[in-house]
Amino acid sequence: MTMNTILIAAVIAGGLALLRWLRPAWFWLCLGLPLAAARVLIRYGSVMEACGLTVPPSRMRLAVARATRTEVPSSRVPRIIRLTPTRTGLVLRIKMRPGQDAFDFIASSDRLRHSFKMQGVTGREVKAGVVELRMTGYDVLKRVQMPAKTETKTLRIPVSLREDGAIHYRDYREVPHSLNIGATQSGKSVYQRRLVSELAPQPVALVGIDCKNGVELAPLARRFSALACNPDDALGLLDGLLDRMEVIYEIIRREQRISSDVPDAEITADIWGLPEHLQPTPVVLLVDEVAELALFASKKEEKRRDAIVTALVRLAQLGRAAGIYVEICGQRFGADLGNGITLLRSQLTGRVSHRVNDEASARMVFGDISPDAMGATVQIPTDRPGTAVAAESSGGWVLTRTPYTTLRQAVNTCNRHADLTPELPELADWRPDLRISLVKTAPADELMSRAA
Ligand SMILES: Nc1ncnc2c1ncn2[C@@H]1O[C@H](COP(=O)(O)OP(=O)(O)OP(=O)(O)O)[C@@H](O)[C@H]1O
Repeated sequence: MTMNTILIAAVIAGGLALLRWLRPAWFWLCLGLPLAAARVLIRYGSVMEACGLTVPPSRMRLAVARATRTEVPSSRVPRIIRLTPTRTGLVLRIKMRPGQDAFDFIASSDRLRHSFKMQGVTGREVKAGVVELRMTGYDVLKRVQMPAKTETKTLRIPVSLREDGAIHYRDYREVPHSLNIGATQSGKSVYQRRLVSELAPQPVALVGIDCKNGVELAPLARRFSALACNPDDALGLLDGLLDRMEVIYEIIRREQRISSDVPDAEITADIWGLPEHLQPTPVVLLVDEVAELALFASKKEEKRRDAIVTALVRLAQLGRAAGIYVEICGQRFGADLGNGITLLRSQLTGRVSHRVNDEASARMVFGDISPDAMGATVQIPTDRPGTAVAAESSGGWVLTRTPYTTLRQAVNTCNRHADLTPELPELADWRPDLRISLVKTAPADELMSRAA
């Protein structure tokens, strides 16, 4: 080999390594995909056999072999129905042999991952007798890039990327209320920013309660119909939302006009069945740092706290039909926050948990759903903020990561869509004040010494 050849080979290898590091998605599409597809197809039979995913030959074939004195037939390998390449990996559909179960494949996913040299393998049953293995070719959660094409519609937004490369949607009509918890610096606020940025272009009213004095939501105020930055305002705002809910129930009741000769299809029990001109704007209520609403230091504050928790429980129980959806965010959300919290939690079907530091916190989100999910939540590494375990509507759970959205990007999105902000008359008193304070802020230490 000449020196030139060695040099060219070294440059190509270096270039590929750089491409793999900088643009893993491009590297996958250019080189990884054809190699991986060939590897899966060539090794398929032997891998299935090595992973114990074959079944013995049928009695008929054994009998024929005995009768004809031919060689004993080998074990039967499940048949490949389809191998589909995707932006992030491969999807393998397999027709299972009699006696096999999707669980056999799901339990072998780690062995399959190693055998096919893929980053991750997850399995699910598609229909009776058919299992789908989704394989990722590289670590898609390392640098999250959402696909350009998404199936977004009103109140169904792409919020994060799943570890199998698919999009995780937050669908408010399917799962009306949700809980999002995580330790400090785990990525809750970025997740919330993403929700706001995706909802901003839609015909939806955003209402916020941010007891961190509004530091997270106030910059996004131009797209918010109402905002409360302390527990007193929060109570007033929640009462306003309850009033709105009552009015909407009245409208639905009036429109039902039930009599024995009205066909079923014309009777509605929520806002989505109302004629378009009567349909109220759906409201998404975002509550940041919920524990601040549940804590109290005096008798007066305890009364306020009870009223707030009761209002939240009522909204979570009855809000869906009136088009009011609740998204609660906090570091912990358990019985230690007092009466009514577990009742409220039981109404929050959607569960997302960013990294938490102890199993007790993980149990507050997934204790009643899946012990595996609890373990996965505690194991999220600290150098991967934004990674979360999310419950699926089908009952399982999945590891996801939100694309990083800066506060500046979220503010720009909200400002761009400020004209879509609906006026909610019941919440007029909590409409954010958009006037900019031009008073020069004194240094923090000076302010504190003045206060002392
Ligand atoms: N999806 C993400 N991708 C990359 N980095 C992220 C992501 N989400 C969060 N981070 C990083 O983690 C930091 C903390 O995120 P964030 O403020 O959302 O955490 P938090 O859980 O709200 O913390 P706290 O409870 O203390 O407010 C961010 O400043 C950002 O640098």
